[in-house]
Amino acid sequence: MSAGVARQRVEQCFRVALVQDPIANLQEAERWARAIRDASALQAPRRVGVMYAEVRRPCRVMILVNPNSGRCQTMQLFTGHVQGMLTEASVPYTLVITEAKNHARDVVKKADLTQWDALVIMSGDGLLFEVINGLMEREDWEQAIQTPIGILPGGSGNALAASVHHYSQAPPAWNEELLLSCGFMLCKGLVGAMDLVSVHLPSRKRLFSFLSIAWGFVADVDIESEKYRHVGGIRFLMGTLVRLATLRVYQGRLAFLPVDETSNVPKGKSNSTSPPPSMCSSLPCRHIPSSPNQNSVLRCSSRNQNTISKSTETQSDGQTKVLLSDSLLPSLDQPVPESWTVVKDEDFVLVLAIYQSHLAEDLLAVPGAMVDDGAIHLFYVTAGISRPALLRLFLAMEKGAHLDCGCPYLVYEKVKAFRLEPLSPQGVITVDGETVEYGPVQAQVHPGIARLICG
Ligand SMILES: Nc1ncnc2c1ncn2[C@@H]1O[C@H](COP(=O)(O)OP(=O)(O)OP(=O)(O)O)[C@@H](O)[C@H]1O
Repeated sequence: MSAGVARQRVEQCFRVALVQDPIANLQEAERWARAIRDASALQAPRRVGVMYAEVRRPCRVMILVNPNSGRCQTMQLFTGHVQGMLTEASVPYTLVITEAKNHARDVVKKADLTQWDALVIMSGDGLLFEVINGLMEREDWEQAIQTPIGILPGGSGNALAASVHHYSQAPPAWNEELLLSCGFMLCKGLVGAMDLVSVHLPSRKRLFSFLSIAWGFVADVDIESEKYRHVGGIRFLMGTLVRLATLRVYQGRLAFLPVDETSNVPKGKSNSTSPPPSMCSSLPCRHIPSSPNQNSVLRCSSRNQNTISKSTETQSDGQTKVLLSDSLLPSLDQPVPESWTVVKDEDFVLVLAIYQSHLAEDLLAVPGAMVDDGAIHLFYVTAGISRPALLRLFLAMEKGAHLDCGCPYLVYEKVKAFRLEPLSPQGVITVDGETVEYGPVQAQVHPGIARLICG
């Protein structure tokens, strides 16, 4: 049986197993993991500058686990659900249990990445944020960020894990089912391109983000509900209800550079009726014949074939450093370019920039988003919305139907870059769910510069 056919059968079994009871699920997981091992004979050598659709097998995986994420059950989830799969699929791994904030960042900054075929994060989205920024802080960031990254949900939000599952077109899954789905993708080892967004903070510091930037209601709920983390994903609903009772309005300015769309969804309209995209179908893959003794190799490149724009900076020691250039962004103290759309000074309830489909396991913010669509999906809600209408929006978001509510206070734009200048003296801004300095921020998308293990 060919690897492709075996995988198709195995995936079918897995999909059936997903809707059955958990015990059957685990037995299925073991069965397909064995089948993957038997079917996966790909031993393709890595070639610089070529994006493969498959992690080399057998591959060496570093799995970073935050034992304190979510309900503090990450280690039990790993040993109960993931360990057996990896063993069955003959995926060698090294477990790194993080001890404190920034531990993972330091590990990946210092790691010899030639020793690893993939970095996998078993935690919430916060640990992945650290890993991505650790990679981008390295001298060799351009190669480092090409290391395939995997996600296994262990937190309370798990937005990226839910998004990756959504891109695979599988029926929605939560909790252990979502973990099994992500474990399955890890065993398969398919890799696609992933956009990152560079974020400029008031102090001129720059961060890299894979998920979202939020201000107002969403950021407040995210941070305030952290104290309910032990209840899992439902913390967001609890936080939403609490924050609704004390709804705040924030003054600010917003400006953005719209995506130049010729055939895409019209502005302000939902694309929730279109089927969720397959991440790998979004990649122009083709079989490349290799040497007679090797299996063919799937080569992929990002749909967004942007070349990375770079600049150099002379450091205090006289050394020149090559940096990723944010060519769309003026300095934060300069006005935005005339080509940008400026929203006149407004009273906002929330501003949310998101670049994955899910904001949390059960919040489908952008049903049609793709991991490498080269777009920031910018939402804002202006003042005047009633509390029940805002609650309705978030309840509709569970099914990705919020843009179909016809709410006149909700605006959606697909953009390449934006700037947010809060005028209210106090508030919270989050990047990938982590609080950052409060003040003017701006961001630009970098299409397909990272790589993600996907379905
Ligand atoms: N051993 C540890 N103890 C405490 N904090 C840790 C530890 N390891 C990592 N961290 C930090 O915990 C923070 C939160 O982690 P993470 O976001 O992964 O989980 P979470 O907040 O429970 O999940 P979610 O973001 O989905 O709600 C991260 O910023 C990370 O740096």
